[in-house]
Amino acid sequence: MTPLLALRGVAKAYRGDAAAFALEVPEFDLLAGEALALAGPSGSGKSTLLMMLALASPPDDGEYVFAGSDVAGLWRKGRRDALAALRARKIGVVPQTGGLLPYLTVAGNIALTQRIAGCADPARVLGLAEELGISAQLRKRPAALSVGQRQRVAIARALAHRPALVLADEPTASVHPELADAVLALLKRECAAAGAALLVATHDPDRAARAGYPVLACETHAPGADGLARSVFARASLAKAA
Ligand SMILES: Nc1ncnc2c1ncn2[C@@H]1O[C@H](COP(=O)(O)OP(=O)(O)OP(=O)(O)O)[C@@H](O)[C@H]1O
Repeated sequence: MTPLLALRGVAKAYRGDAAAFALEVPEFDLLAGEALALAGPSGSGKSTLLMMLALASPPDDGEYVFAGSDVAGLWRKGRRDALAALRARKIGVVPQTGGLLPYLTVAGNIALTQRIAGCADPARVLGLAEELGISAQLRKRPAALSVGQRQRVAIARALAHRPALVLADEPTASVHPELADAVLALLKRECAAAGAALLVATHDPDRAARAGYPVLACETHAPGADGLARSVFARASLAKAA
């Protein structure tokens, strides 16, 4: 089966005044509809990897194929228009703190990804709101919602345009610990129902495992002679795993 996304020999480094850091992804595949938690301590490069997968930042090196598109090639050719279109159609993002637009209603926030992707579908907005238990909130503004409700709106927004991939960076960071397990389980259930692959970055692998996620822990290496701290995210290719 062709993976939804496949990275080979991907590298990205930050070398500035601050502590230098390098992310390495020798190989990493994710199938359509698959869910996975990416675990690592603070500063281990989880957000850096998710930003690359969200097509928001380029790899320095290596190959990245997503949904049949040569993402690394598009970056090399400076095709930001094509990257933006791919992202709008195929990717949903659940940020740490919801990231809702305060001047839009809940319904408007959920429909935002559909507007950007050019695929308005009001029935899907209503359906997702019902699934996620926020139907009664649709006309309200985000400020009038609890943090847990806002996170459910963010999940609905990430799924409204039927993306192939949902990326969530510490989606439980701002919710009460009692709610965190529920948010992770809900995210997994909704992505499975929508047939979307899901990657969740977390510093809490036990919580992710409790919510039923397979967990990929990164390897971290202290700075070597070159002064670079390194993190490695590796997941055997499907061909080898089979
Ligand atoms: N734009 C940047 N410029 C320079 N260094 C950066 C930049 N973004 C991240 N870093 C550094 O890269 C490393 C990895 O950061 P990243 O945010 O990817 O880690 P993380 O695992 O997501 O951390 P956290 O769990 O705290 O969010 C850190 O050392 C960070 O300081």
